[in-house]
Amino acid sequence: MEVLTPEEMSAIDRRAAEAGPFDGYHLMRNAGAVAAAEILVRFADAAGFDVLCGPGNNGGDGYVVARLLAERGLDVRLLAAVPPRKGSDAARAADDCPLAARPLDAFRPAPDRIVVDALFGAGLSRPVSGAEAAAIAGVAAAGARVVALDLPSGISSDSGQVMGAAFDAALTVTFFRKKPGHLLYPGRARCGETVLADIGIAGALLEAAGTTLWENLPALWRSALPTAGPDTHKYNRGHVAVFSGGPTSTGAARLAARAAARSGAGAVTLLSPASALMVNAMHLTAIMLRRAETVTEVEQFLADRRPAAIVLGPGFGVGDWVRTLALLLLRQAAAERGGLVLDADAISAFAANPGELFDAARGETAPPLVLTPHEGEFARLFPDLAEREGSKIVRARRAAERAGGVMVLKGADTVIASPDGRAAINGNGTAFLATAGSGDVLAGIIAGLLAQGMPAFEASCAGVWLHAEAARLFGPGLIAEDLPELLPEVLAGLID
Ligand SMILES: NC(=O)C1=CN([C@@H]2O[C@H](COP(=O)(O)OP(=O)(O)OC[C@H]3O[C@@H](n4cnc5c(N)ncnc54)[C@H](OP(=O)(O)O)[C@@H]3O)[C@@H](O)[C@H]2O)[C@@H](O)CC1
Ligand SMILES: [K+]
Repeated sequence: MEVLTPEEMSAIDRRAAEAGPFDGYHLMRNAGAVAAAEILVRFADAAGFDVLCGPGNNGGDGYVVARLLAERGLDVRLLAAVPPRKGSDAARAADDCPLAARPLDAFRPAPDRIVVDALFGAGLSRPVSGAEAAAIAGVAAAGARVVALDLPSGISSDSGQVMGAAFDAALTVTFFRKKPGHLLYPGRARCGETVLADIGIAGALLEAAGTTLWENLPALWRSALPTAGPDTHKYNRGHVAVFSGGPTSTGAARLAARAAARSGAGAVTLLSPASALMVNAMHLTAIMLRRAETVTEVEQFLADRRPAAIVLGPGFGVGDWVRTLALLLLRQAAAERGGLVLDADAISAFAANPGELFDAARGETAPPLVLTPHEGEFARLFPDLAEREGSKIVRARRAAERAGGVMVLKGADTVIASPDGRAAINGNGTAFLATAGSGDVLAGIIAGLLAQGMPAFEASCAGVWLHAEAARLFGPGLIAEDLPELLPEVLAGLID
């Protein structure tokens, strides 16, 4: 579940080699051995194997794989543009490999042979060009299947971006823990099936490294999921309030409200302008309805009912009123638990002056804040970060720190970042979620979990995962209305 940056991984590799029992070359042999085993399980019937080795330790892994496949009597061709640096572990691996390397320029890919990509791994430091780029293009043109060692060459281990050109692998075998490039697009799509292999590095080294980045999986937040017990009544299960837009845009708020209820909030109230009360009333049953279109009415509601979590933004409209409301809600003293979820229009409304929002969120008594922008909304609040090259993780972390709230930067590879530096990359996203209203549902799920006492980072991570899992469960034909109804089944699978 932990995800390591290339720097963290190489520091752990170094410490593992110092601590033993395996030195650097032994770890490399372990890496090559597990990769060869994964290859043999899947591709033993291939016509042959073309192993492409680069100058660093990724190439070293390749020499080990080439030797092991050749020892099995398989047809193996070895290709290298540059020999490994003298005295390195990779040079030892090359010495121990009985095959002679041919120059990479001589490589002629064939569709019935497997390409073992050991050109570059974590050490990729600039765009791929020359013979390596030509090899990548040639393999794509020939349609040969690729097994990548550690990471498809050309994918940045740090950001998942393509640097110049990159292989499109059918299988990627990586070692110890995943890196951001395995989970962030486009890298994630280029990895194919990703196998995480144990090469003999002790897990204890990870604890010492103090990881703050994870793949978003239930193990990260399962223990913080709310559970009902004998003392439970509807208000201690948490009360969520959702602000509705005007008469022709009420659906988004109702989707959020329904999702909050289905995620276990004990009570949900829809706050509606007078003009939309009848429209909303016609579509609500268990969810309560209250008029709130002035500051006085909102303050009265907050004083009367003290909702733990609030959703503002879905279908609400951009303007002064949404800004006034957001600032008012951030000035309210935080409840014992819960928080404020700002989505959609409540984010865009601060485009002209994001600092106003961030200052309010930093108020001493402000409730925990969760922002759920997609890339377009993110660019409105953080134009400098959006334009920046670099990983989605770095951008989400900087934004969370600046905003003083949890950032849920949505997309196929949603990143959740906390102002304290913790971050998670979602692993179960699905294209089925690309449907109108799906974001409104997510805001509601997060609010429902906040209201039940889950801390903001955990509630956001859980919300993102549950939302995607519900979509996977439904599959083709999904519309946003289906998502809340599938939450009980997804939650039942997680709560004992
Ligand atoms: N350490 C361990 O214990 C273990 C490590 N393991 C393995 O090691 C891998 C990391 O190894 P690594 O650090 O040597 O980096 P690697 O990816 O081989 O590339 C560096 C070389 O490529 C060069 N280069 C970079 N970009 C280039 C470009 N565009 N075009 C051309 N050249 C370029 C770069 O040149 P330089 O930047 O120095 O000029 C340097 O020579 C890791 O992914 C895993 O597979 C496993 O064996 C398990 C144990
Ligand atoms: K590689």
